[in-house]
Formats: sequence, structure tokens, C-alpha cells
Amino acid sequence: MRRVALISEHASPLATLGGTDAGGQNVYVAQVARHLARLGYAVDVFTRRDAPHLPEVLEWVPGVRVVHVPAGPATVLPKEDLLPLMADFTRFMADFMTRHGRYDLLHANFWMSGLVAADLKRRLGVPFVITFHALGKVRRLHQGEADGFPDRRFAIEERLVREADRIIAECPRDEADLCGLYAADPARIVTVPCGFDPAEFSPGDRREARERLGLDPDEALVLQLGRMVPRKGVDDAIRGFARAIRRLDIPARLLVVGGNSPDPDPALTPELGRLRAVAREEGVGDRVTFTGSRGRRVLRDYYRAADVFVSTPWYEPFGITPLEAMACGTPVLGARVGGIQSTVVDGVTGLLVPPRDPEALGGRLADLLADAPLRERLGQAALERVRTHYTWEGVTWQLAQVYGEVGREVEAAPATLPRTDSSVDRAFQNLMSTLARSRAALGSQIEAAAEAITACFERGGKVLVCGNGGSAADAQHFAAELVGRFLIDGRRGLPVLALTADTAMLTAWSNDVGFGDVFARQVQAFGREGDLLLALSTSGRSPNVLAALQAAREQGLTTVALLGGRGGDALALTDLPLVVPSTDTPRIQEVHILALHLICELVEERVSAALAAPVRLGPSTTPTPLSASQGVNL
Ligand SMILES: O=C(CO)[C@@H](O)[C@H](O)[C@H](O)[C@H](O)COP(=O)(O)O
Ligand SMILES: [Zn+2]
Repeated sequence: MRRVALISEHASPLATLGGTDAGGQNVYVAQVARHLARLGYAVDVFTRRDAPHLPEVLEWVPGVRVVHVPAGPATVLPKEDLLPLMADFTRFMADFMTRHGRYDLLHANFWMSGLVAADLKRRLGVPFVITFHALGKVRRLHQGEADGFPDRRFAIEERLVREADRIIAECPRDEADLCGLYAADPARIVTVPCGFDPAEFSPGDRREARERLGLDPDEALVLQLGRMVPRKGVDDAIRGFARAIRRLDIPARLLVVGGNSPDPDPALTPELGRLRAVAREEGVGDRVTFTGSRGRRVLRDYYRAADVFVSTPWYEPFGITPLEAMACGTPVLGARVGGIQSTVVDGVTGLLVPPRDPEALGGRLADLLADAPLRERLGQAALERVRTHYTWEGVTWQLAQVYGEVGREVEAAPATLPRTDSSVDRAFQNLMSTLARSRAALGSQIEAAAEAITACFERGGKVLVCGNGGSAADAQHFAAELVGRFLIDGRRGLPVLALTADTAMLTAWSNDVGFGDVFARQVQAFGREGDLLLALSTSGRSPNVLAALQAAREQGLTTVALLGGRGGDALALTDLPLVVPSTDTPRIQEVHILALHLICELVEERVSAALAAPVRLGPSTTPTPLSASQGVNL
């Protein structure tokens, strides 16, 4: 896995070179590319050619080239207008690979680049991982009609979630959104945060920084820095600031850095006019300074100059600016949203308040401004935290581990099918990748399950099996293989009882008492200490299966379970859980069947070798006990 393409359709890494409109994604792509190159990867970054002077291929830094993709006019376009250009983007990349060689892996950034990667995967079989940076459904929830992207975005993101080899979540909130809103398979999500560059952001003398920026050395200084759009909650920061200084009555200033031009011009940044009015309304018009945008090189001085950094957006996919402030040793007062609630540990490396709550914000800000030792303590802890967990070097190393995993899976996977849109091919493809993941996750556990079942037979125990629907059929299938025979002729029948097979008992109990304990009742009736319960449930949540596991525990049975997803509540009730890394019920069942057949094969081999010397079956054969010293608990 040595040749990697980063795809970032609208956010070029070159825009970080002093550009004022570079957002988090530009920084991410630039930093990850450079650090991958340091790890020995050959990296090409594909981004749309948005100015006529840009060459097709630019050697950027050693090991990193930036490829400018001619898709649409060579001018800057709003990202809301780029979707129709993605087919050209994909064609160009496919052609580029024919001319310059294939990549081992594509790493897509943002959903439209994801679409390019997914189409290339289908056509050429190159695996891909994706960092969404922002999710359409989350954005819609918070921004409603102000969201300019088409609804098609949702379906495309859902497809990407299904087809990506790995999804990089940026924080636990992002992971929860991917699972909750997009039904993403948790086994394919890896959380890797964003980072900061210690060469760019580090602590430094506050007074000197203020001097360089022409700021008052003695005022309490609160900093708000970032793009100036309503969802960033700058108005809340102003309102909170007003409340804090009303309470403290000290000389203080709120510095608002950001906007579409270096001068704070409301004609170019419409949000500015509104924010100025908010400051006036709150009676702090003379205490709030709007600076306009600033180049990346001077941001460090702003962070160093500030006593407190405030970031209170309505939502935030990750939030790089709080990290940068922490890296300069400045405590962060943040909203408990998105990535901020993970980077800032409340009360330890900063303080958190609910979003859109100027009252709470004002209170905490006043606490911070009044307490220099507290600010010092939080700032120090913040610095340690970001240096340990959030450097781009560390972040890129984690990404390289993910690339490595995907590479190993691709090598281990059987030859891939030609990609088409047919549901038949999709199911095959899905099963093959589920099998590849299961092999890594379950191989040794299948052996352990076979050991446990063999040990149960050796001590004279029996196995009870249960499950619902397809899993009920699987339970009986399993019993049939072992009571009867699987691959080895002439061995003893093994005591396996499917709890799904007695129709009279099942219907009577369900009809008269309830379905919730049809299995538990039988576990109580048949189970003895030393026996084993094998439970099958793709969700791990079927109440009757959970009750059976509970009853088994109470009766002293060993519990083994074949599960799926995250294992559900069954996980905690099972001595040996085998969790298939998928959330797709039929695919989980298909892997369960393979696991059951393997368990039968291994048990049969072990039992035949150790316990039951082969006997000839026939009417005259007297069955030999399983163990000379012990009978069976049936
Ligand atoms: O075979 C299938 C789906 O492929 C169904 O019959 C499925 O087994 C049933 O919906 C079960 O009730 C699901 O239960 P569980 O796997 O979540 O414990
Ligand atoms: Zn089924």
C-alpha cells in the first residue's frame, strides 16, 4: 500500500499557503499528504483546476504531487455547483491512472470526492476510504433550508457508507451520526481525529504577541476566530461576552477574527453588519473588535495573545481552531457539540457550555476571566492533551494503519467481481468483504467455540441451541450435523438439542404464557451444570434469546453466541461471543452458517480422535458411551 491518491474536489492543499479562505479540509489534505510522504508513501492529491495558470501536475513537496483536474471552468465555483462536474473528474482520474499507473488506495475527502472514488472502485477495483468532513443529514438538521446542497447528497452519502472500505470518523459524535443517520457498519468505521502542526502552533509570550498585533497589553482578551457564518454562533459569543463583563466590570475586549476580506467590510461579509448590531444591542459595541480575515502565519499570535478562546458553534463536524488555541496553551471555552466536546475535556483542558446559550457562556467566561491560575492550569493541560493526541504526525500514522488494514483485506479477499449495479453482484461483493473481515475477527474464536463444545461433550455435557427465524433453522441444522453426522463416518451421535424443534411446547407456552421465555423455559428444564448453550442472534437483541442466555448463566451452563453488529445486549451475557462485523442480517446469517459448519468439522475431528473410537454403525452395534467414566447429562 504505497501509492495513494487523496481526492479533494474543492479544497486544494495549495490554498493553505497564506490563503485566507482555506477551511479545515484544505489543511487536513495538505497535512495528511505531507506526513504520508514522510512515512514513505507516494501521494498524489487530486483537486479541481480552479484557476487558468495551474499546471496539470505540480510537484509540491518531496513525495507529494498536486494534480489539477480539468472539470468545469478554470475558475473558483461554489461547492454547491460542483456535483454535475464529478463525472468529468472521474473520467480524468481513470485516464490519469491508465497513463501514470494505478493507486493502491484512494482516500476521498467530502462526499463528492467520495462519489469519484466509489465509481473508480466499481470500474477499476481500487479500494477507497473516506473522510466526510461534514455530513449532509447533520447539516440539514441544523441549517434547514439554508443548506444549498441537493437532496441527492443523502442518497450518495448512503451509497458511500455502504461501499467504502473504511469510513474515517473525526470524533465519536461523527461516528454516532454515521451509525444513527446512515446505518453505517460500525466495523468499517475508524475514528481518527484532525490534528495541528506544532511548528505552526506553540505557546509563546502573551505580551510580545499583543505587541506585534498592536493590542492593549493589560485588557482581558477573548478571542473568537473562524469563518463568519451564522452556524458558527459568533452572535452567542458576543452576547456571552457582554454578560461576562457586566458581571466582572473589568477592561476587556472580544476580538472577532475572520471574514471574506482582510478589512472588516460588511459589503463583502454580510454577517458582519448583523454581528455589529448585536454588539451594539448588547452595549459592547466599543469592546468588540472585528479584524477581518488574517493569514495563517499570524494566527499563532492571536491565539497566544488571548486569555480565553471561545468557540460556540451550533454544530461542528470537528473544529480545528480549538485545537490550535490549545496548542498555543490558551484555554478554550467551547460549545458541547461535534468534535469540540471530545477535544476539550470539561474542567480539565477547558470548559464546555451548551450551544446557543449566551447565559451559560457568560457565566463560565466570567469564571475564567476572573481566575488566572485556573486559566493557566487549563491551558497547560490543554497543551499536553493536544501534543499527545492531536499532532498531524500522529493522526497520519493512524491513517496509515487504516490503509494497511485495507491493503491486507484486499490481498486476502478472493478475486473481485466485475462491478455492476446489480443487486446480485452487490450481495456477492458484500458477502466477500464480510467474509474477509470475519476471517480476521473470528478465526481464533471459531476454534475457541469448537474447543468449548468439545470440552462440554468430554465432561458428559450436552449442547442446547436456540435462535429465531433463519437462526432457528440454523440451530436445527447444527443439531442435525452433530446428532447425525457431518464429515466423519461411524462416530457416536453427539448430544445437541435444538430448542426450536418442539412445536407443541413452543406453541403452548407462547399461546398461554408468552414468547419471551420459550427458550429460557427449556434451558431450565434440560440444562444442567456443565452443559453449554449456543445462542444465535444477528442483532443480539431478541428477548427470548437474551432470556435463554440469562437462564443458562443461572443454571451454570457455558454460553457461546453467534451474533452480529455490535453484539447487542447478548454480548454481556455470553462467555464466548462471536460477533460478525456487519449489520446486514442475511450476510450475518451466511457467515453464521460458515462458522457453524467449521465448528462441526473441528468438534467432529476432536471428538473422533479423543473420545469415540470409530464404531461400525448398524443394527447390532452397541453404542459406546462418549467417555468411559462419564455419561451424558440428558
Ligand atoms: O432469516 C431471516 C432474515 O434473513 C429472518 O427470519 C430473521 O432470522 C428473523 O427476523 C429473526 O427474528 C431475527 O432475529 P435476530 O437474528 O435478530 O435474533
Ligand atoms: Zn433469512
